Amino acid sequence: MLEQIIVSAEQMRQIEEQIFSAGMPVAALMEKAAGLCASRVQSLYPLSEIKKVGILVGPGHNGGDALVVARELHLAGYQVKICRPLSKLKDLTNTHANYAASLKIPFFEEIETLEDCELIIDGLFGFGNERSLEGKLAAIVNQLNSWSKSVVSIDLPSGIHTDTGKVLGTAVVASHTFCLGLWKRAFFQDQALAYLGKVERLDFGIPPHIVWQVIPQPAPVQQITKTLAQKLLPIPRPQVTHKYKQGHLLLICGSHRYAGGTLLTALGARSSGVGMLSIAVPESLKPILVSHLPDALTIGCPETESGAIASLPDLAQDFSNYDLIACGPGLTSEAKPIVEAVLKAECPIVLDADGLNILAQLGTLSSLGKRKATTVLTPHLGEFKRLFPDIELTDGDRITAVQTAAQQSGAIVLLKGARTAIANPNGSVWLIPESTPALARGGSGDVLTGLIGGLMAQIEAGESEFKEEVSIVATAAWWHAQAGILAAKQRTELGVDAHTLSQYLISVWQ
Ligand SMILES: NC(=O)C1=CN([C@@H]2O[C@H](COP(=O)(O)OP(=O)(O)OC[C@H]3O[C@@H](n4cnc5c(N)ncnc54)[C@H](O)[C@@H]3O)[C@@H](O)[C@H]2O)[C@@H](O)CC1
Ligand SMILES: [K+]
Repeated sequence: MLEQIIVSAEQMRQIEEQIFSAGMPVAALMEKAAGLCASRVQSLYPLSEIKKVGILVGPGHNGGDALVVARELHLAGYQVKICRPLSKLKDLTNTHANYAASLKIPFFEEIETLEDCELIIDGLFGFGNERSLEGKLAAIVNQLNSWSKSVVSIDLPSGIHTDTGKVLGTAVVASHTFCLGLWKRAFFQDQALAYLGKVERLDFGIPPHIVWQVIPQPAPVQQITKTLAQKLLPIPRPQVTHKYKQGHLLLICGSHRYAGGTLLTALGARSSGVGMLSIAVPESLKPILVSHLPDALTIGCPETESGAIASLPDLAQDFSNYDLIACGPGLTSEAKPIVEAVLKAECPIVLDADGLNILAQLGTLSSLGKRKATTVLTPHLGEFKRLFPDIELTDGDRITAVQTAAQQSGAIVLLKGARTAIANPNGSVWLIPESTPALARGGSGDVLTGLIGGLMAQIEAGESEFKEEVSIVATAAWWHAQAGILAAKQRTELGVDAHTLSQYLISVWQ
């Protein structure tokens, strides 16, 4: 359960305080956390493979952790050297420094003395770092990065802001980062990813009741884990059912100019397992849709001169037939009346691509909260900025930005990125913990729109207890990312075109 939760520096500080005030000695907690770091370092970099380890020690408890690691590695037989650029240390850190010195572990002020080390442990700053690294400290970090050695950062790469993931002046580029206790927000911020390396959480046994004294339950910021995704997917089907009971999704997308995106959206929807898929497209696209998706009901719509959807025929106009409408990919800006009509539907809707651009032009964003059913918006960063021009990504903080967007609009907002973030109007946020740059490719967003639509339609129609819409959207995004990861593993990152991606969605569950 604690694996899912993501905290801010302030929340972590308060949780730590509660543990201490309940009687846990500070030094004992440090010993537990840093002891785990030392064992992980020894399994990742066994003495049979490396001998010389340099330890970078800062003034606070992150430095204290690093000194515990220094001591343990020294006792295990590694040749350990310590670089301690600042003389003033917190008391506990100072006590550990004195003991390390008594063991004859050498201390230096200059980073250059660590140049012959095969591995560096970065314990300069952890979640207490808010100021920019300057002067001597910045020079040390830059020198360290220039060596391109293996670096293990304790808690966070020094110089990365715990909440926003922003680089404070400069930051350590780690090969591994051990997040201590609970996941911190920085691990899910795109701008920090290049610094984190491989990440893992070292669980030093935080009692859950203490966590719930500090943060509300359910936690406002969480990640989708595999265990969580498996609670929903693959959606079980009752023995006796029929297609409409398994969800009826209406896709409205496409234009003469953007025929491919329509197909990809439809393929994404089909992979969701939705019971019935209806697709409204410009009349001239109908043959190609029918040839690729014979299982779907394709509805040809009257076209504008340039081949956009001009109006919806009766079959697509009676929205009460559908559990959900997904609308937008490839529409072009000409399809304004179509999006206006969809916004009036009484069922949940998903808007993407031109659906979002038209919504931005209509200026009706603030009325989404008044719709009878849920609205899901799935912008990438460019679309997000057009939709929410007043929301600044202060310090590059995508998590807060998407949270604000959902609260302002009354819609579920999914902000695409390396770490896609999904926010609910009530302020709760879900994050997708892993993805692949292979998904940065034309059409992969269309597949996602179809998948979200298909999944939500099934849940709307079915009797599942798992009905919290924001987590269904997030689970779809998790599934999409996993398909990308799997496809990239088997076909390289270059081999994950959007059509291939749609074919891999089912493989995630095989
Ligand atoms: N989360 C937990 O419950 C635990 C935390 N521990 C460690 O404690 C760390 C937090 O320790 P602290 O709160 O002491 O914070 P840090 O060790 O991150 O450093 C903060 C200290 O550095 C100074 N400082 C911050 N930024 C600076 C800058 N740019 N230039 C110069 N000085 C700067 C601050 O004034 C403060 O004294 C965690 O990251 C973790 O490594 C563990 O020891 C035990 C368990
Ligand atoms: K660190």
